[in-house]
Amino acid sequence: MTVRVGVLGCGVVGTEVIRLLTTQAADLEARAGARLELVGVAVRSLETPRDPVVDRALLTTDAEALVDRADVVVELMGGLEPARSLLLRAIERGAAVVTANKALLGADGPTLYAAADAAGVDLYFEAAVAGAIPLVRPVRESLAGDAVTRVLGIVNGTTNYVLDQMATTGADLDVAVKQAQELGYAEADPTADVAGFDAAAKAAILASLAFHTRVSVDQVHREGIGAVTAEDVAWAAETGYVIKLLAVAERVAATADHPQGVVVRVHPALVPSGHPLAGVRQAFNAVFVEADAAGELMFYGRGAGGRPTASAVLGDVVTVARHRVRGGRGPIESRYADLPVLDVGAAPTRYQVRMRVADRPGVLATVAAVFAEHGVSIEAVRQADGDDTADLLVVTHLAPESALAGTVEALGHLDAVHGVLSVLRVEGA
Ligand SMILES: NC(=O)C1=CN([C@@H]2O[C@H](COP(=O)(O)OP(=O)(O)OC[C@H]3O[C@@H](n4cnc5c(N)ncnc54)[C@H](O)[C@@H]3O)[C@@H](O)[C@H]2O)C=CC1
Ligand SMILES: N[C@@H](CC=O)C(=O)O
Ligand code: NA
Repeated sequence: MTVRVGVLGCGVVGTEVIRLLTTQAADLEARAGARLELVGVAVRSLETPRDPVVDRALLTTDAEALVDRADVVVELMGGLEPARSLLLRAIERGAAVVTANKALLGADGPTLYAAADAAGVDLYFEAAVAGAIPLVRPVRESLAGDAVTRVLGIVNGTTNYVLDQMATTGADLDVAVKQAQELGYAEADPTADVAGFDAAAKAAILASLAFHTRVSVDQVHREGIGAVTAEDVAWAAETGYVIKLLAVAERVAATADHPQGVVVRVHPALVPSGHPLAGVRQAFNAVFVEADAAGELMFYGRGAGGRPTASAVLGDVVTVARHRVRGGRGPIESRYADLPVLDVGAAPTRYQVRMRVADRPGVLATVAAVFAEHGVSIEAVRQADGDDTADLLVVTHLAPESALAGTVEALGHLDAVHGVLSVLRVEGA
């Protein structure tokens, strides 16, 4: 038996998928129970120079015609359109689809799920979250018998690489982003990485799977790393932390202010240097999943890069090919819990506030009073003296975002406070 595979997009990931399909053909055939025949590769231009592993005779600029003659469509173009239309076309024609496109799934996953369900075909996307790391399948399938309470981790390789370079080599953010692009980690437009859109899309996908609830990227509280300065990174190290861009999706209990629901957020955070997430270097990703019965699970590996991502894609291709050969189907969308997606304020966090203050008696008491007035309890204070000013660091206990925002605003009105220099959440302590 032969399964015809069409690949849409021949960039960083597409090229490596073609390499594995070509060089591992015999093993893949034995595992799938069918020959995986690469029948075409949709590209924008036939003239672009390509890796020699790509057979130029397979290139086509007619992606629709390729979709129409494939049993399995592998979408590696990225972006919303024409990826969505091509995937829907493939699904309607009865092809199984595999995609690495978190931007599309995070924005409009339900449309793809509904189409795949109606057509009775597979929709697989392991590569869309945390690259090579098996994470989608464990959350979607292995944990289907458990109740996930929280997912927390590093899901963007580019920003982890950038923050790591800033901390270890003192590299400038822009220089480190360029390096991440050269290494094949970044999105076509790296703003998607730096501003947290990519991590937010992945957080939405994970939250949807973990909590059986539709979560779109627009419902994710998102802060990127664009405002993280070399000084922030140095201060973090000085005070025993590492700055990481975290994605957190958690179930929160009902309170007088809100019903039970989920909060999904992406933001830079200070992680204690002894915490496992602090040791996640370069473009690696690591994700903790907490579930009622399983307890805490940790997933770690390469979250970006052509070859690691191709590994996840090929795992999905073999899975859907097996279904073609022997019958069976992958899971459909599970959204029965339908929990409300709550504002980030429903998930209190700890904060570190760094401010420049006048170095004179009584300032600390004045600052502490402002925190107290806003109901924000202080856990620790540290002061580094300058000539006639000092840098004051205040770490809080758990506080709602609104209370912290009120505190920061009021601090800005104090004569003794020359400026609030940074406000960072603290996680993992
Ligand atoms: N690079 C990585 O580490 C990872 C990427 N992904 C995802 O995989 C997908 C591909 O990413 P990369 O390979 O890194 O991007 P890329 O930009 O290197 O490759 C995309 C390719 O698709 C082509 N393309 C775009 N629109 C097209 C169209 N209409 N017709 C034909 N070809 C078209 C582009 O010319 C480009 O060659 C994206 O959805 C990305 O988010 C997922 C996990 C990791
Ligand atoms: N740009 C993404 C690629 C993988 O999803 C990242 O840096 O993580
Ligand atoms: Na993955």
